[in-house]
This record gives sequence, C-alpha cells and structure tokens, in this order.
Amino acid sequence: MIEAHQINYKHKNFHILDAVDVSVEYGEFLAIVGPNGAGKSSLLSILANEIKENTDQQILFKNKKIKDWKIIDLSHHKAKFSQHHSNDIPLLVKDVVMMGRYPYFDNEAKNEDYEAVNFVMIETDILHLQNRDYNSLSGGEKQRVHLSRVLAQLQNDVAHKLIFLDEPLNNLDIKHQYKTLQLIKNFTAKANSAIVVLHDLNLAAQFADKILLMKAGKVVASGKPNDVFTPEKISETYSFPCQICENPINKNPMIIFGT
Ligand SMILES: Nc1ncnc2c1ncn2[C@@H]1O[C@H](COP(=O)(O)OP(=O)(O)OP(=O)(O)O)[C@@H](O)[C@H]1O
Repeated sequence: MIEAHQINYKHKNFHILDAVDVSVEYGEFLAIVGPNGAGKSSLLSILANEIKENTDQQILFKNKKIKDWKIIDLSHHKAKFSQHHSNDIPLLVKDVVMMGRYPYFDNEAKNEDYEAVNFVMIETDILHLQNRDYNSLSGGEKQRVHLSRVLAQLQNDVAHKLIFLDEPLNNLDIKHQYKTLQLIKNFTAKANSAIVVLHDLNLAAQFADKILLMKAGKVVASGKPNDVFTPEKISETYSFPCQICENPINKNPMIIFGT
C-alpha cells in the first residue's frame, strides 16, 4: 500500500526525521507511538504528501511515487485527520462534514454526497448534532465532527484506501475512544489501511497490527505489539519505568507505568 525508505527531514541543522523506513500493507493498522517531539506528526505529514520541502523522500503509494499522483485522485484514495483543528468555523456541523465531499463536486452537493455525510455522522455518533453551530460544540464533539469529515472523504468505491490519523483520541471520552478505534479497525477489515499516531500504548497494543516506536526522529523498533512492547524498549524510549503483563481478557501486552 505505502512504502517509504530512508525518510530524512531537517530544519536548519536539526534532524526531525533521520533515515526512517515505514511500510504498510493492505488491511493493516499501523500505530506510530513515541514521546513528545519524537517526529510522529512530521512523519505522518510526509507520508500523507503534505510536506515536500527539506525532505528526501522515496514514498511509493500503490507502487507509484506519491508525488506523481494527481492531487484529486489522491484525495479519493487517502485522507488525513490532523492533530490541530480550527476552533472557529462559522458553519453548521453537517456543513463541516460536507467539506470532506469537496473533492467530489464543483458547485452543488449531489445525493450521494448527502448520503455519505449522513452515513458517517451516524458512524461517529454526531447525527444529533448535525444542525448545531460547529463553534458551540465541546472539544470532543468537534473532534468527532472532523473524524466524520475525514471519513466522508473516503466514502467511495475505491478499493484499498488509506487513512492517516494524528492523535484522533484527543478529548474523547472512553466510549468514544473505543468506538473510534473500532471504526478504524472495521475500515482496515475491508482491506483498507490506517496509520494512526497514538499516545495510549495499551490501546495501540489492543487495536494495532503493527507498531512503529520512535524517539528523537529515529525508529527504535517496529513490528507486532508483542515484539515492540517490551519493558526495556518502552522504559528506554520514554525514560520512564514500566512493567508488562498479559492482559487477562485479550492476551495483549498490558503496560503498567511508574513501576
Ligand atoms: N517546522 C519546524 N521547524 C522547527 N522544528 C520543527 C518543525 N516541525 C517539527 N519540529 C520539531 O521536530 C520535532 C518533532 O515534531 P513532531 O511534531 O513531529 O513530534 P511528535 O512526535 O508528533 O510530538 P507530539 O507527541 O508532542 O505531538 C519537535 O522537536 C518539533 O519541535
């Protein structure tokens, strides 16, 4: 699906990313984890073709260089949910979600656009908010509106879509954190792929197929949660003690910090 080799990204003499390799197959859920400033958001933006300057990049998306894709085609195959959203959008919720359909129409939304918007608002549990002013929503509600907008962009017949999500669980309550991760899991179960920046290692262990653990612009470890999440690797990467036991319910690694 996507393959990147030796990504370097510099600001003046500071290496934000240093020789990072990433690959994601069809149907995979990759979680990128690591401490603040590790380079997770920068990596996601480069993979999503949003940063092109000061970077050496060899990124193949569906076996074609990502920079050779037409922007409009790319917008039907991949979408990105960013870490920061505007707090001030003077529109109704349903109109913010409709922004995800802009790659599909010129002047007027069509029936299929309204259907797509309705469908994703149900999936993200915001249908009851559709006629509210976006600016009046709580932080978690705004977060779900943007998730809905990004999902609306990928409501189409394209096979093997890719979604990038940068900290999608910010501000969400426990139920909506799980619902969001389950939505992403359902998306990847249909042979689509997801690359998701997460801070909660236990949720990453529970939902992701693969983990990319980063520190100071480099990959510390990558692979299955059981292989990456060892007490040594995590304590060293975060400079913080932890122990790992087996989750008695789902057998995933369960990380307990501060011990
Ligand atoms: N345009 C830029 N100019 C200067 N420094 C930058 C720039 N973009 C990112 N950085 C620096 O690069 C490092 C990596 O930033 P990035 O946002 O990718 O980290 P992150 O792992 O996503 O962090 P967090 O978990 O805090 O969101 C940080 O030290 C950041 O300050």
